[in-house]
Amino acid sequence: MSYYLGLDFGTSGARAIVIDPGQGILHQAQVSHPLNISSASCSLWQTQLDQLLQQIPHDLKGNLERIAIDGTSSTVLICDGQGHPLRDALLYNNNQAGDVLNTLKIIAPADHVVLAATSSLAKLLWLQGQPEFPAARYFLHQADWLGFLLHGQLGISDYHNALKLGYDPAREVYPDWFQHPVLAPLHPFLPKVVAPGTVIAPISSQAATRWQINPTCAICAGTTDSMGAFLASGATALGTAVTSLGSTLVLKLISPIPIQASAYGIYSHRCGDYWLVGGASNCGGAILKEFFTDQELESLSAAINPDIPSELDYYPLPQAGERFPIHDPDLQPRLDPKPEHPQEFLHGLLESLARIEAQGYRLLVSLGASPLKRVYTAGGGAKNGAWTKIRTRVLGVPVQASPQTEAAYGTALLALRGLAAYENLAQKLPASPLKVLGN
Ligand SMILES: Nc1ncnc2c1ncn2[C@@H]1O[C@H](COP(=O)(O)OP(=O)(O)O)[C@@H](O)[C@H]1O
Ligand SMILES: O=C(CO)[C@H](O)[C@H](O)COP(=O)(O)O
Repeated sequence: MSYYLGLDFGTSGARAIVIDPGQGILHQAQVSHPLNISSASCSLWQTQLDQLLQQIPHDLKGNLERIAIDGTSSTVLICDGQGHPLRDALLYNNNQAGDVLNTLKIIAPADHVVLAATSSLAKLLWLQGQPEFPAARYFLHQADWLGFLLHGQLGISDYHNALKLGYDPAREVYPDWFQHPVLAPLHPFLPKVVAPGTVIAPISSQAATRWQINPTCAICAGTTDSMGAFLASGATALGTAVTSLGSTLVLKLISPIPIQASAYGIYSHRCGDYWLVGGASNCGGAILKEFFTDQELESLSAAINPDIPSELDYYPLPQAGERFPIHDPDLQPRLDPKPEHPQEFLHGLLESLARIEAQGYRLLVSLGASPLKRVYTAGGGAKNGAWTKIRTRVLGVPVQASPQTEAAYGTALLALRGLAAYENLAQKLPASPLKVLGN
């Protein structure tokens, strides 16, 4: 029997899921980020990869056919010619690159996804000015680098991770505006991009020996964590959406056309012949974790009456700065007034997050995405029944947990069948470049 491994490197930890050809789960494991180590540390990811691979039973590892990895979107690093990182990675929400935005605005089309301080392209431009850059040979996303640890190839990415680097997934090229003289020196650092799930190379002999993995196991191009969560849902119908309630709140709505509106942090991922229109809010489970333990979340949520709307109106950011549906790097958290009773406070937070989610979907639809018909939920918040009921009331459409809520499962499916479930559909990709909306 052949088996397929999906590895998910999310915001709060890493997970592994092994499936069989019938998509049944045979093994799953997870490791959390230790609180005292930065989650931007490549050596932390390497240790977690090691821990996850060590934990897979030998009979499964010996028969792995393919492996795929997802990482947080726009988490990037520079490394030397041997793949050694030259500094800590820049995490998905790092907006240090804000200073290069004015330059990028002159180069990239209005409303392009790269026009955010957190985009991979902004980060690459910013890194170019850092003291470590002269030693850099490759610019990689988290998933690309973790893949390298298994197959030994540098300079390869997938069109999900490369979207915020500016790659055009419709035409499968870097767009013409990359010829601008400011970007020309960066060309040697741009990864070659393939479709997620494409086989890149067999596992290296060192990696196969070290972890006792089948030496002919193929390592595939990966994806982003929230695309992994989308793939896990199995959703394929237009108007179906997947909300990832992890540390952040990520919306993806299946649509026939791509939409970009950087003024609101909206972008579109290609998924075979579909487009997933959406955005990622910095609000989400991270703020819940600041105030409540997982046990408190469960017990207090169970006591909430989800049919009664909370009047509390928060914008629960963990720190200043929002990406979507409001794009404002300086937006401040709003967490007042804080009621005395924790259950009431949690109700207000869940209700406010549901309102932000609804605002997000309304915005996507108003800009031309498919009308919202149904929402699947992935991530740690998917198991919260009270929140699901609140969200159903606020969103006005059926909301349910995805059949599989783990991004690692979606990434294992990617290893099993690539994007085949999303290809050769009735609606074909528009031949033209991405639709760009004016302000
Ligand atoms: N019962 C619950 N209700 C709501 N949120 C929860 C619950 N349990 C865990 N969470 C949230 O889920 C988040 C973790 O989800 P996960 O999908 O593992 O995150 P990530 O992929 O971002 O690492 C935490 O931030 C936590 O607050
Ligand atoms: O917030 C995130 C971190 O977990 C998401 O990874 C992310 O920003 C969503 O991006 P994408 O749609 O490109 O996967």
